[in-house]
Amino acid sequence: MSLEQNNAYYSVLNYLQLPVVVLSANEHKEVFQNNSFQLVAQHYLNASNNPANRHLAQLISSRLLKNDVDKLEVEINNGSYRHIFRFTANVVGEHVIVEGEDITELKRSQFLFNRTNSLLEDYSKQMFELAHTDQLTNVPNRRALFAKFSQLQSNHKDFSCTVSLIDLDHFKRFNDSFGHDFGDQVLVTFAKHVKDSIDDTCYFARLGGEEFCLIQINNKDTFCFANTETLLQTTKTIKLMTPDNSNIGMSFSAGVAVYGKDGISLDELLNKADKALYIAKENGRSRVVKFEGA
Ligand SMILES: Nc1nc2c(ncn2[C@@H]2O[C@H](COP(=O)(O)OP(=O)(O)OP(=O)(O)O)[C@@H](O)[C@H]2O)c(=O)[nH]1
Repeated sequence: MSLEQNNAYYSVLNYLQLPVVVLSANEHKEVFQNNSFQLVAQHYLNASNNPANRHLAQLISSRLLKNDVDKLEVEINNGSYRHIFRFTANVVGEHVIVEGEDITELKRSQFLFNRTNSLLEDYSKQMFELAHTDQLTNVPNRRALFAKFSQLQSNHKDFSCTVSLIDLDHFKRFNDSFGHDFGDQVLVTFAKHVKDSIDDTCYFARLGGEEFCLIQINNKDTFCFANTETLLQTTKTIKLMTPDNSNIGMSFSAGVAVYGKDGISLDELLNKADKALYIAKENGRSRVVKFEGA
């Protein structure tokens, strides 16, 4: 191919705005002596950074390697790397026409984009956790309980459960006698006790204040009721050290409603459990009562 033809080819590539560099044997001796594709790439980068070299078209050695790569990583003088995309070096007549796209900045942007994306994902997971966790006791909150219930209901064809609404007895007295921090400690101790006592057929959440809910999934009503009673007995064995160094115990009252018999929505079940809880309180607290009404 003549120089004229090469220049025409080169102009077309320039017109298409493809980064094209023509390397000369005289100015880039080491490239041709070493026959190195990597060196071609480096010179391509140096030349494309320097517009004065762009139109360089001189005689070259036909010993130069002819090669094509989709992606190439090239180390430049300062030890950093640049990424070149669709890199080709073709011997055309007396010239080597080198083409490629320096996509280093694009790569950087992609990296930053991916990093930002994964940070945003982490952040939204954290936000989700925060929105579904009770900050004092670290157990699921009311929102999480409702979400879990509807998830269980829609995912399991034969779903059944009992709902125990649990209310700590005379909780206000802990606050009034020993301060709000001690009241907090009572709530944390109780929540931990329940978490340590249940297995993965149960879901336990704090509804707010001194009110908690225990859902027991796909077990017989009598078994679940007995479990809640056992939980009451073990709760009564907890001894808390008060700020004035005395021991104090705690208990709870609970109302229990059964899925299907007493309702199928969580609102309905909590409502029925609350009615049973009221009876438990009326009858002296520290007891578990099943909803028996219509
Ligand atoms: N320390 C502390 N107290 C809370 C928290 N949330 C609610 N309380 C307090 O809990 C107390 C609940 O009082 P009551 O509704 O009268 O309940 P109770 O004293 O347990 O009475 P009964 O349920 O009838 O046995 C109120 O004084 C609230 O201020 C909390 O996160 N930490």
